[in-house]
Amino acid sequence: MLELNAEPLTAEAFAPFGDVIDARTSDSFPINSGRTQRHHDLAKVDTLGENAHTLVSIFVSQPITTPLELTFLERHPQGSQAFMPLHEERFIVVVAPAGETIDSGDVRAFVTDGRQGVNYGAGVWHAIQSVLEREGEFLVVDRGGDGNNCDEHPLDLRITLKD
Ligand SMILES: NC(=O)N[C@@H](O)C(=O)O
Ligand code: NI
Repeated sequence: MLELNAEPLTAEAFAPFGDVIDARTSDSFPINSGRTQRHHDLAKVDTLGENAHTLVSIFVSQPITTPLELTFLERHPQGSQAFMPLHEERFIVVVAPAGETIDSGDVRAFVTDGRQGVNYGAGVWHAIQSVLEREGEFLVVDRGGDGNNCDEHPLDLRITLKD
């Protein structure tokens, strides 16, 4: 069993795995006669393979408790996957670099602060949606199309949250 303590999510620490989506730290410019700030192009959306297209969905997730015990990580080889909380929900993020196998020394665990979303790069191993404290609603942008887009890799993990 691999035990990890979830660390606060930062764009720098998450960079090898994808993008952190956060209006507080992103560049923006005024539009709509200055009434709106556009926080522009915050995540790299990839949709690969036959008949690939972008899906916009809403996930309503039941909360998990910590320590969070996992038995696998998953990946989407044909596309990225972004999760943005709609009501400042905090969630646990567990990732490992893209590749055919997972080296347990490369696994990282993070906790978001409610204002952050994540975009997993295509092929990046990650835990399934794991919202904390209450039922969560997330806008999800990922890939639709032909062929398999979800692989699982067995891995026994225990994720703790030291506040
Ligand atoms: N299966 C699905 O759509 N969701 C997972 O990919 C996940 O990362 O939660
Ligand atoms: Ni996923």
